[in-house]
Amino acid sequence: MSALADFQNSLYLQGLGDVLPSLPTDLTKLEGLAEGVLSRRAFGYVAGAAGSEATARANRAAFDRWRIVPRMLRDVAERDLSVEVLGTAMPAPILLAPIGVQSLLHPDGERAAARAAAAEGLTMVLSTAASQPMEEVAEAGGDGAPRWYQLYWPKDRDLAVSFLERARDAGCTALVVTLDTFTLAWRPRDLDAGFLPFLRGIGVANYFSDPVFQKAVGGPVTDANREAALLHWAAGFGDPSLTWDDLIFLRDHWEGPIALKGIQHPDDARQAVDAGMDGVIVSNHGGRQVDGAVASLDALPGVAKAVGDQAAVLFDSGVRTGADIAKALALGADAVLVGRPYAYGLALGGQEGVRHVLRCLQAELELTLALAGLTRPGRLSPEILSCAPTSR
Ligand SMILES: Cc1cc2nc3c(=O)[nH]c(=O)nc-3n(C[C@H](O)[C@H](O)[C@H](O)COP(=O)(O)O)c2cc1C
Ligand SMILES: CC(C)CC(=O)C(=O)O
Repeated sequence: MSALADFQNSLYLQGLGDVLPSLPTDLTKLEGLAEGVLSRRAFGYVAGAAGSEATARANRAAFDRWRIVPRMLRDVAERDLSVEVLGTAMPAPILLAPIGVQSLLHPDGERAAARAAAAEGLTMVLSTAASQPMEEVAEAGGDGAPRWYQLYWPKDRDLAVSFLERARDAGCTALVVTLDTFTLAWRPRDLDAGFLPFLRGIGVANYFSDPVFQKAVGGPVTDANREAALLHWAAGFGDPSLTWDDLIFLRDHWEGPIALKGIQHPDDARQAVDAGMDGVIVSNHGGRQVDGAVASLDALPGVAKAVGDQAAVLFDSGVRTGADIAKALALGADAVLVGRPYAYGLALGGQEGVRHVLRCLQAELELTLALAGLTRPGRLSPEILSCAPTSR
């Protein structure tokens, strides 16, 4: 692989050792391989989406409708993928999306993903629904590793404050607030299998380890009060009564930058800016919440236009390749979050599996930019894209 990497002249493969020879470098193949190593229920939970899964398919189809139009003779000898987003320096515009319940995929869970992210210097967004407490995930990543915290805003405000304080103490520098999932959507794969990881106690570690949560359930969670603790968790997981006016609460309890995740409408993006938010994440949760919702990539240009340079614009849902990342950046994203691909990498190879995914994405993005005539992510604009003919 090293000779090949030299030939490809990718800064991200050279000197970094081989990508995992046991895993494909075409990351679209990971899902099929992960299906082979996960239980039917676990795979269904991760790969599945809401309803007929039309939005999950639309997320991918939207990428396919755009084609890159490479430009020649543009001196691309010096390349640099680095960006700064919400005060965090990143070697490439790629973050690990918040994904809960990672012990469902691999016994090392979130800790393995944190180590892989740290090894690449990429930012991991720690999920409230993680299967390991945030302090342990942060410790696995190490002191200097960039990390953000994703909040599922619970009904209990004291619990929310406790999460935010713990996240700050664990070294998270920015806050991502997920707005699209105050409750789980209609997800037929899970409904038909009668399965949710949380019912098995996976995904509640941050709650069960929290002093405010423990106080509410009458003490530390043991076998004796476990059932009651799970019911308490489910009843207070999300707050459907939240409105834009509630955002002030976040500002009062979080000093760093805040980004709202799940924004799809330009007017919501404008409201986020008006409310003093530092960023928006254009996302439909990987098609897992509103079946029939607009493809995330189709929502991106409108949101990016509405936000202008008043806030950071991040993007997720459907990113599978370096070329996908280039398209999202061209359509207005400052950086992308990758979800299922690294979850599948974790299932297939633990920490090294995640690192493989991150390394392939960086290398492919860098090569795509260079071969399209660009040296930096910031140079990407819609002019580099054309709409694919409909009869492909
Ligand atoms: C198994 C799984 C668990 C997830 N858990 C969370 C979570 O805890 N918090 C959150 O904000 N988003 C969560 N998401 C959504 C991701 O952050 C992201 O929006 C989505 O995966 C992007 O789509 P992609 O998987 O197509 O890349 C989860 C997604 C999956 C597949
Ligand atoms: C609802 C969460 C607890 C997990 C999640 O975000 C997801 O399954 O998509």
